[in-house]
Amino acid sequence: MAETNNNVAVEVLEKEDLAVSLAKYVADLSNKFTSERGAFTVCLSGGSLINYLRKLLEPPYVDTLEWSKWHVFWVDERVVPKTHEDSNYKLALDGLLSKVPIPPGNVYAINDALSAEGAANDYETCLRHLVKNSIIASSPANGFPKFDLMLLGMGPDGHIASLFPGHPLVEEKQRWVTFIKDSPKPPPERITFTLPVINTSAYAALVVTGKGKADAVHSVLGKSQNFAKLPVGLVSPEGELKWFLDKGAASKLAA
Ligand SMILES: O=C1O[C@H](COP(=O)(O)O)[C@@H](O)[C@H](O)[C@H]1O
Repeated sequence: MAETNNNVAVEVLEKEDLAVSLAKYVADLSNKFTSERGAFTVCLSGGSLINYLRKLLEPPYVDTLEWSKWHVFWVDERVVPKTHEDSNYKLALDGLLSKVPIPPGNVYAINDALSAEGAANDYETCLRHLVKNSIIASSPANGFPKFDLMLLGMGPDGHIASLFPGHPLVEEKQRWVTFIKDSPKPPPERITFTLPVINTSAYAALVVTGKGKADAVHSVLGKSQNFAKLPVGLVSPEGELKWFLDKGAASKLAA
């Protein structure tokens, strides 16, 4: 099932087909941005997303994408060593990045020697430098970095990145990168992009699977009045938003 409305597209697929469709979507955007601007800035989340990117490691994509022009960032990261099982960097390195020829200098991990606050400040400084050098585009409308693609997951509570329902960080309007020391989902210390950065992106994809997420999906796409309470309901990129759902996550939406 596929629907498109006001720059929001929703695709509901079996899990295997979802991985196929997601790989084509990412590959098409990689081709578009590498030919248009000579770089592709893509932001990864942690969690289940990485496994759904696995088809990028297969032909034709693995051999044809311009991996050397990719610049990889994290929408959010746990403040743990890069070798720790909870690290979103390690998850992506093991599942994707170590298997494709992206130059190591184009992979922007957090500085894991710093505190949460220090790591957030350091990451924001890095982004500002890359905007200045035009590696990352910038929005003429608000001056925020305009990433080519944000790849987002969603927790069963409707959190995206490390922006949790009811947490004051959801309201942050000035910072590009901020930190949390009391995340309701472990580990407690994380850094995260703010909503204005997420919403300035050219393209954003929400990759959401499993029945446990059906209520949160319904509260946003089922057009109930509760969506504004969930961070995921506030995702509204300058460009296009596409939801990739499996049948479990879509199970409470009308057929
Ligand atoms: O803690 C996190 O959770 C979300 C959702 O993860 P999932 O495993 O339920 O898909 C993830 O998007 C975020 O990056 C991560 O830090």
